[in-house]
Amino acid sequence: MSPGTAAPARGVRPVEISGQGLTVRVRGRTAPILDDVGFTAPAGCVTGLIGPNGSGKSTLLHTLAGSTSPQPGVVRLDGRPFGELPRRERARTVAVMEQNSDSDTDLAVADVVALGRLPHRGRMAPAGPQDAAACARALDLVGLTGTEQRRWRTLSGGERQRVQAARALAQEPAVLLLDEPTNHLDVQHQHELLSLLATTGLTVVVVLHDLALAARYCDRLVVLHEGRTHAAGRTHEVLTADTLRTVFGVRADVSRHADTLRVEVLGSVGD
Ligand SMILES: Nc1ncnc2c1ncn2[C@@H]1O[C@H](COP(=O)(O)OP(=O)(O)OP(=O)(O)O)[C@@H](O)[C@H]1O
Repeated sequence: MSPGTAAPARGVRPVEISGQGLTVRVRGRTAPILDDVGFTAPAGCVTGLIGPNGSGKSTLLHTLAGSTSPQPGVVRLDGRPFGELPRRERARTVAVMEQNSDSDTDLAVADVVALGRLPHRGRMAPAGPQDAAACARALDLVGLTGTEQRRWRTLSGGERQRVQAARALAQEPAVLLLDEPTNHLDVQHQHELLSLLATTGLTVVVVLHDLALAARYCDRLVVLHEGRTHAAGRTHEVLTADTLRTVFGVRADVSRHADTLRVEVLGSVGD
């Protein structure tokens, strides 16, 4: 993967994405999955969503993406209610990278990445030079130039994840939403992907389980606990030993060295 910087594509302006009073319920479950969650991801920042299993991170990401409707609650993009924006504008502006799917598609890498360009083209319009350039740039950013003809089903889990990242980047969105984008990546590619995200200049919202990665690459964090916001703010303010004990049930040392926040988990509270 290229360690180079990835300035936003020309004409792309990062925008704030926020939510107020986000509540999501499902049938058969008494407690809401999200309960009156407030959320702000400032323009151009990397905002990490952390929390234990089942705390509502993926549900919040889907709600921000518009694929889950909060009731009540409103998601705003650059201050405007998301639901009021034209469909095409929403599709162009927000890109989502889901948790890795084990889809058995036989598409080539180039075809998967090209899916990211669909919101920019007319329904039947062929891909133009701008589309080709955006796809080539995205593949270069994730270090997969030269793999265009490889078949999806022949790729490793980590390669699929990087292709999905390329698809999202090829879209040239203003907001990038990612659900555990590092879970199949080896340690080098984890750092390279997050470092890349941190240099895009886009508004990035990323679900992470690895607290050390969250500490290293996120400007801000939102901590979810049982469907509510436990804490939100700048990473060093939010990621404290107290939060880790209360929310994750672990004992941890959190220390700051120059600009770097280090998290060392010592064991569970019960140990
Ligand atoms: N459609 C659904 N029907 C019933 N329960 C659901 C549904 N979707 C999510 N849940 C429940 O809501 C809770 C939050 O789920 P969500 O996937 O948002 O959590 P998460 O924080 O992303 O979890 P993880 O870290 O395990 O991926 C979980 O208890 C989950 O089982």
